Amino acid sequence: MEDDLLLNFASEPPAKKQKVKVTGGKWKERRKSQLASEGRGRNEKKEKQGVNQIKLGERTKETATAEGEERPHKTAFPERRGEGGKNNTYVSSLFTANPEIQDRPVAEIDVLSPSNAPLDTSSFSGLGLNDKINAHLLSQRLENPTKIQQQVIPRLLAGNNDLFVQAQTGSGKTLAFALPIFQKLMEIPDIDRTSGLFALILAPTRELATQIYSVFESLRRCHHKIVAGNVIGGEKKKSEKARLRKGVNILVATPGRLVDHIEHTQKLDLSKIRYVVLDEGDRLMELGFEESITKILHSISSSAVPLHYPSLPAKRVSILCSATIKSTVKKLGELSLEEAELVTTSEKITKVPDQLVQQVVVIPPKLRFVTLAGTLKNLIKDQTASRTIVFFSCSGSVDFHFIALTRKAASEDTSGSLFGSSIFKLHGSLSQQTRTSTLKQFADSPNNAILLCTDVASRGLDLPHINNVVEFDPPFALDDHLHRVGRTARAGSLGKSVLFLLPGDEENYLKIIEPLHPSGIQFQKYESVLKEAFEKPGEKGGSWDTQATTFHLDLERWLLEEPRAKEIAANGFISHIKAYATHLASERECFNVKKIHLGHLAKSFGLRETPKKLASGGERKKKEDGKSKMLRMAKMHLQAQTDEFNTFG
Ligand SMILES: Nc1ncnc2c1ncn2[C@@H]1O[C@H](COP(=O)(O)OP(=O)(O)OP(=O)(O)O)[C@@H](O)[C@H]1O
Repeated sequence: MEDDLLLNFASEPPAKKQKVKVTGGKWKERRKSQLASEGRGRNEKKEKQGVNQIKLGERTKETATAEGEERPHKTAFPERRGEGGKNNTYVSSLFTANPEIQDRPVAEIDVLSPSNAPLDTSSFSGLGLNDKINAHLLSQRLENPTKIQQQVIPRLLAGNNDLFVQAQTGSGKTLAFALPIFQKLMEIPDIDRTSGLFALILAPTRELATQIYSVFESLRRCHHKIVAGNVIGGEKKKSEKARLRKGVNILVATPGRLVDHIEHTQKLDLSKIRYVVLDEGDRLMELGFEESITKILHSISSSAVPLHYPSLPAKRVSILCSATIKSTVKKLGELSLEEAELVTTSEKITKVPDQLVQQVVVIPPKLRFVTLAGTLKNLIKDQTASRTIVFFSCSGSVDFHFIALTRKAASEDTSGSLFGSSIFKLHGSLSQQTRTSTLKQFADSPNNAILLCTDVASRGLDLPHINNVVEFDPPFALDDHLHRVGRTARAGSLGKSVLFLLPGDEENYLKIIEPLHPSGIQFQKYESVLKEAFEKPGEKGGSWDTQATTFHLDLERWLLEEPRAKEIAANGFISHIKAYATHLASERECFNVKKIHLGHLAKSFGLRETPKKLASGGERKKKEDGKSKMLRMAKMHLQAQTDEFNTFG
């Protein structure tokens, strides 16, 4: 019986209660549905909110029309009525019963000129950097500084003030602090690894710490006796200890792991530290590192000894970097900075770079998977070595979409192929070694490459030449949107970002992100995406919906044949719902888990089971129904999400 799979579709609240004739099924169910349709009974509240509930497969003529059943696509794979039988499975058609989508103009937008590009009017040598560093920068084809570099480099070379550096994503903050610090250390006579630890850089994630470390490593070409090291957790502590024992002049660390070493590695001497950089300040606070940072700063202050190197400041200089301004960052500033100078490029820092092209596609839940595949296909069309990052809400969903797109269920692989491109996955539940090697493979891939990931990759990671970002799941906070799309359009280069939204409430999110996009937002119809991706050459005007449906049904069939894959799909679906419920209360008007059509969403995970069956793991439970269980589990997700990020430090 298909009693569990209900169709929720938003509609205007009826002026007058409509009489809907309900037929079929047990009398109790008929009675319940009849009462609901008249605004009585347990479903009354939903009805008042404009949500009608009608049994699937038992719709009246009026409701069928309201749901757009008269669309031309319905014949390719009609819904098989009655399949939601004893085993609670149901095969529904992709293109029927989808909610209406608000019509919007799809015109091109005027993209402004780059806002985070290097300045042609200034050169690195004019900022006071020495010849060796200038020659190194030229060898890296870095000729002109960006605005933030132009402001920060001279200040750190000449002054001893703490700095609060706020600049757009991709504006070159890393070199802004790395170059002057390195030059200052170059001026220490006879410096080598035994001279002492002079600079500490704290980063929120292992990936970012590794990336900053590699910037210092490459600067060693200017002075090979200056040694940089990193302690980031996730690898053997023993080898980190050995590194610290041998001595490093610059240390890049995640806060949690550094505290561990402060407590357990006797050889770690913080007494000579004169530069402390807190990179991605907002993320450091979000991930709960306040206590660790307080401990670290206290250890440095309490052990400080006077130094006799004229090039170094007499007291510690702290630099706090952030691409967003938040109360938590201000708090970190109070904790770490003294009479700091605010260095900022413009009032635009909380906007995306001007040259970014932002597209939005509103997609009915059933069509999300197939539209993702279509979008990726379109983005890499005519490209040879493009880079695309796709953001998901949780690792379960990354795992599912990775196997669904690569059809690799059994292996533990993190790489595969899609439409002739390389495709990778990355999330916090993978080992550090796997994460590092996956990022490297993605960056070094000779052909088009796609990375499916959680927000692990959204902060500070500078992956080379990212052409496109796809937000398959909307971000959990507005800052996350800035950071995700900030992986492209870096240092003046062009970039495109595509945001997927569900019809209805999620469309309200546009109002929230619009102020962040100086060049405006370009709308795309999901039908155009699918048409471009799936229309067979020479068969214009009708084949694309059949092709798209076949593509999706192939997934459903594959899941039926591969129990392991199906398990991953079910887990991905449940994790996604749990993650969805953690959207901020202030954004509830856009992301309300109670309004999600679970059955349609399950379809996009290739699942034919009803949500109730998925949530109950196939067992009948008397006390708690599937939806309540899923919502209960949703509450537990916050904890799980924190756990994912806690693996960093
Ligand atoms: N002056 C420059 N000219 C050209 N490219 C530059 C310049 N400075 C930095 N870059 C490049 O720009 C990219 C972004 O730099 P970086 O990672 O430091 O940005 P960011 O401001 O820290 O961004 P986010 O806030 O997103 O972490 C890097 O690939 C870097 O090599």
